[in-house]
Amino acid sequence: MTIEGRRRRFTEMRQLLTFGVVLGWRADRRRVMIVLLLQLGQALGVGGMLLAGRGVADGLLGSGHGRTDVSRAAVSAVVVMALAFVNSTVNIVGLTQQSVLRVAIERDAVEAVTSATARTDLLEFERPGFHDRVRLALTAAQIHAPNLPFTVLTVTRTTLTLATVLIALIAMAWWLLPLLLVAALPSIRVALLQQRAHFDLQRQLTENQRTAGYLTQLLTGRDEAKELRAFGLSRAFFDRLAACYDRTLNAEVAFRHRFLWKEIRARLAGQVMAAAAVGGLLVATVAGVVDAPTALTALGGLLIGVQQGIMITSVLRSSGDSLRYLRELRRFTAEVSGPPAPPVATRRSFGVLIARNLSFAYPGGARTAVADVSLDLRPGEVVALVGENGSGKTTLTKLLTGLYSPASGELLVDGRPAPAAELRALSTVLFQDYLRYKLSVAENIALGDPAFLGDRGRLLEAARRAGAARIVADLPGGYDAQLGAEFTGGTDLSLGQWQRIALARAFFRQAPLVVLDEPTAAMDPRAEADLFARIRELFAERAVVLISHRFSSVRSADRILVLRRGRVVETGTHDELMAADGLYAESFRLQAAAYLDEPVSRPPSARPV
Ligand SMILES: Nc1ncnc2c1ncn2[C@@H]1O[C@H](COP(=O)(O)OP(=O)(O)OP(=O)(O)O)[C@@H](O)[C@H]1O
Repeated sequence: MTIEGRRRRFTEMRQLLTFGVVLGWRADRRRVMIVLLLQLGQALGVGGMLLAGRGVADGLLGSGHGRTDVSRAAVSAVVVMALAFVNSTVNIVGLTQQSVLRVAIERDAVEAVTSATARTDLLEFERPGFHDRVRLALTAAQIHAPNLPFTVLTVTRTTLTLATVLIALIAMAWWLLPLLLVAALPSIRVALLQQRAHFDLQRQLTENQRTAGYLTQLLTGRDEAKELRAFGLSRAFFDRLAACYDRTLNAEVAFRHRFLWKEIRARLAGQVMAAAAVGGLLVATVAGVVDAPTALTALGGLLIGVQQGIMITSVLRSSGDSLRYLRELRRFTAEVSGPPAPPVATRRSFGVLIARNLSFAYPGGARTAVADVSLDLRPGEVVALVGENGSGKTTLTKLLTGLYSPASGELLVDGRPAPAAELRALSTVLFQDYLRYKLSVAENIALGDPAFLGDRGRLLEAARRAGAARIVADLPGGYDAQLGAEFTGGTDLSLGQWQRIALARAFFRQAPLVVLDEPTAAMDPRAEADLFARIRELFAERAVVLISHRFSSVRSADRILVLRRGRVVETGTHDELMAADGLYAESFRLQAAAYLDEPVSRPPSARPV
């Protein structure tokens, strides 16, 4: 590595260490100070014990004058024992403080990751690389960040201890010093090499680890359990999970073996040097250069020195990993601090929303999901999107509501280009795959607009409009009922009931642009007919974009857009499209015939919508 490269690495190392310590400092500075002082006290304690130990040896063996001094030995022994007790007490207090600090740091670091994730553009979630980065950052936040300040403190304490031991040794036999340093070098070198290689290995295994996490969720989750049993899939996923762990295990074994011999060789070299130091000490004692008490104390110091050296190398080995994880955490959370941005207040109205020539492709998508689509929406209108699976209906609504930004084309609200945040503030969405929050019924509805979470009147009105009030009335606890059987006292709903709750959530958000993506897919025919019969009354003064595969429900729309492979291929009212006798008319007749049990003549080229 070049000098420049080394300098850069050193600078980064320094920055990361600072970052780690700052994490602790921000989480609880008082506790950091306490822990730091305790570590310092421990280091000084070891030095003190060594010096008092020398007093014991002096007293027993009689240095200089050759006479035994039992009282000196006894007093020194009491000092050694007292210091040992104080040190172990300080150690326990330090560990207690560290445990609390760890949780505080984890909380801050995880908050930083979740905040950064919450601010990330939705499209990023479609990229596998993003999920790898989230995983690395989360591991860093949950494991490495809480540990780093202690790694730094342990290295500080060990270094301080080593320094006090070395000072004591210099006072007794200075020439041991170079031998000790040379003994430590090979192990430190191997430790540094190993930590870098281990992080690279972890990075290679990230996707595998993510798969293992996903499979574990499949095998243990409540929602997944029924399908796994119905299809008899448990064994298949169990085997896949085992294969994931095998891959990790094999990689870990290969890695550890690769470094095992290097480490043994380094330790051997260190031992040879330590043995040389001990030999030198013995020779010096026999030659009368060093007296016996000094030699004994130096030997004790040597042992402590070796022990601290081993501790430093093992800390270094693991801390390198931590530093690299921390680098991921720092990059991921860069420039983000504090909680996720508050939502932009919902806008109450708009005059016209014009979409011009919108196009969009998913990262890694085989083709353009939305191609050159134009439409305009006004309050009071119902516009329906129909088309075969994968024709781009949902994606188009995500562009209209500012969840994705179009690759080309523009969105104008009342003549002005509308940024994504403004479009989101204008709209309320009932997704096809809406979330079922394992929270109370009231929260499930009121989360439609968190600014009005406690607004009971709005809650009741939204539930009534969505036809959810009757469902809630039957629940023990009513609006306070906890949903999700995994939680204590939790209850569950049928799919159709969940859909009404999700619809109530869409109502709760009183936004002027309403997107309903298959809003009645799970509802019974009466509920469905009721919703569509009253859709104009329910969403009066709002623009409704309705996606449905059921033609009976879209026929009353003001305009129907037929999509195919991302493009609008037909537009008009139901009557106009039937008169045009194109794809819409063909699909409508096909569906109607199925209800009436009549055969339908279908040209070979026609495909149902
Ligand atoms: N996350 C994604 N990543 C890559 N491609 C995607 C993603 N989501 C959808 N697509 C692709 O984009 C195209 C449009 O999908 P979209 O979900 O908008 O269709 P749709 O008309 O709503 O379908 P459906 O009627 O089945 O709900 C499809 O070809 C689909 O495969």
